[in-house]
Amino acid sequence: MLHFTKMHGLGNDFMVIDLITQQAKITPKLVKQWGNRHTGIGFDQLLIVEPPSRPDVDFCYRIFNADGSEVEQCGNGARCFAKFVRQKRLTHKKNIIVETKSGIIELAIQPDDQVKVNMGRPRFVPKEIPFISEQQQNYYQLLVEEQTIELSSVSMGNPHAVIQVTNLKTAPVQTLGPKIETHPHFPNRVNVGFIQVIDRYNAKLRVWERGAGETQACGTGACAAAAIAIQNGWMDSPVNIQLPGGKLIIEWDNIDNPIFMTGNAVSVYEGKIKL
Ligand SMILES: N[C@H](CCC[C@H](N)C(=O)O)C(=O)O
Repeated sequence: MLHFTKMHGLGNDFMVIDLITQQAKITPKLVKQWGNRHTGIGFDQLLIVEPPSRPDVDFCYRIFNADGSEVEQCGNGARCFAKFVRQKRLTHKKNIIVETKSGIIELAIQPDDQVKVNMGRPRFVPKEIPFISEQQQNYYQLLVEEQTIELSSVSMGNPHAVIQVTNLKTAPVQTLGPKIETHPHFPNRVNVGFIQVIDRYNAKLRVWERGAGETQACGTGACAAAAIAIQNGWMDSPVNIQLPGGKLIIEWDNIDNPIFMTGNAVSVYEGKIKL
């Protein structure tokens, strides 16, 4: 039997597995099977805790979307990761250094029990996203089935496209989201954020996630939207991002600095499943 914990960050939900004290071979097929909300456990992403591969980090952190794809980064998952490794007594540290497919992130448990994550620096260079474009621009015009969509794009380790809308309630998240997710100009597919700027410090956001569909919240999506909003002059740091599942605070006070994301993380139940 494999033990796991069901967790969420603002309704973005996860199956979290400790592969330090347990052994299992997690395949994309198993991830899809467990991710099914009717016949499996059901989650947006599966998070794996592994031993560090280098002396200067505490853990290795792997992320799989519900469609079985392994990805580079997950912001809401990072906050749950921090809570999980402490609850499981895998560390007593309050500042935890974690290695992901896209590099090192730092997780800090705050006095109010929220988690503040150093998400690293946003990357706007098209080939680092990756996004196929002649040159780096603040705004790109993308032809999507005879429609020209204006969007911005950035990597938080994983790829993001961000579209500014005037009314989030009527934004075409469910129709346009999947078309942009699989657009050929995003060779690794892409997460698609729809942002409604309220004022210089507040915005609302919905995200169609690569490999998971629209989620209640997306941590890297909030960082991506805030980075683009600041870069494009729409907003100033610190940015309050209100997602359907709750609020994240994103700080990016200088373009040479990393982005910090602060929010909560909740354990829902413990479970075990036959391997
Ligand atoms: N769907 C994302 C991974 C999960 C990101 C999201 N859940 C977050 O909190 O950052 C991707 O394919 O890059």
